[in-house]
Amino acid sequence: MINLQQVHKTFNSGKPNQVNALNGIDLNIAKGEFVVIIGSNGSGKSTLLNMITGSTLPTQGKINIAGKDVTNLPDYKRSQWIARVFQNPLSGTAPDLSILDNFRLAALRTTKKGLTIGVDNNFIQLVKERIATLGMGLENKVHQPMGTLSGGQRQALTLLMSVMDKCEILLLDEPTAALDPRSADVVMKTADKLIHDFNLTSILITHNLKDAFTYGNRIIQMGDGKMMRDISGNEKSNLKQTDLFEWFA
Ligand SMILES: Nc1ncnc2c1ncn2[C@@H]1O[C@H](COP(=O)(O)OP(=O)(O)OP(=O)(O)O)[C@@H](O)[C@H]1O
Repeated sequence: MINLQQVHKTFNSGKPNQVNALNGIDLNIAKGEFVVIIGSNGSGKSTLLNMITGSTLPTQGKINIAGKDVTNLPDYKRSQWIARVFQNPLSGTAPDLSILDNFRLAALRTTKKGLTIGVDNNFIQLVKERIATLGMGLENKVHQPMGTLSGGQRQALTLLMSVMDKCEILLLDEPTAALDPRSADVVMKTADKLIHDFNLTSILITHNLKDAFTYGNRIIQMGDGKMMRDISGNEKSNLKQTDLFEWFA
């Protein structure tokens, strides 16, 4: 589903502040895989996600998504496959619009501008049913502005919104970093359920080693713009949480 071949990314090339953020990444992620990426600050995790979304283009290398060479394709042309949830709960939603209108826009994410979707009773019912699965009671507040909700509530809704339209790849960039532990737990469980229910190909970046241990079927440790570890299958099953802490020792 996602394939990177010898991807390099250099910022400020040839200048004194040159940074080699990615140094020859070879990565193949199969459909339905849930990959967790961990690594120290500045190790290249977000840059790697940016290569996949197209918000930054590589300096060198090749990127394929769903069998198509997207190396030089800008982000808006890749949105047909990809939804991304950021650390900041404010970034994924329109605060002045109601929850319902936010879902309406989300349902049009990959549709050409100018087209609209009616907020008929079937749509409202669908949105309420999806929101009810969160167990937060928000299904009774769909006419409330998104900006009146807490960060955790917004982040959980952002996740649900990402699967309102065609979505094959879900990228989670520290989605719980700004949340209290209880909200973080709800958001991670929601993400995990959506990933399984919709058979999404997913990447989670996290600094939370408990989440890194708990979720996903493959774990990658980044360091200095390279993949230092790539663990899946039985090796992942046999991993202990303490092993992850030792990787950072
Ligand atoms: N737009 C940019 N211009 C210059 N340097 C950049 C840019 N984006 C990232 N970098 C540098 O590239 C390196 C990798 O950054 P990146 O954000 O990918 O790391 P990260 O592993 O996601 O870190 P963190 O855990 O702190 O979010 C860092 O040294 C960073 O300063």
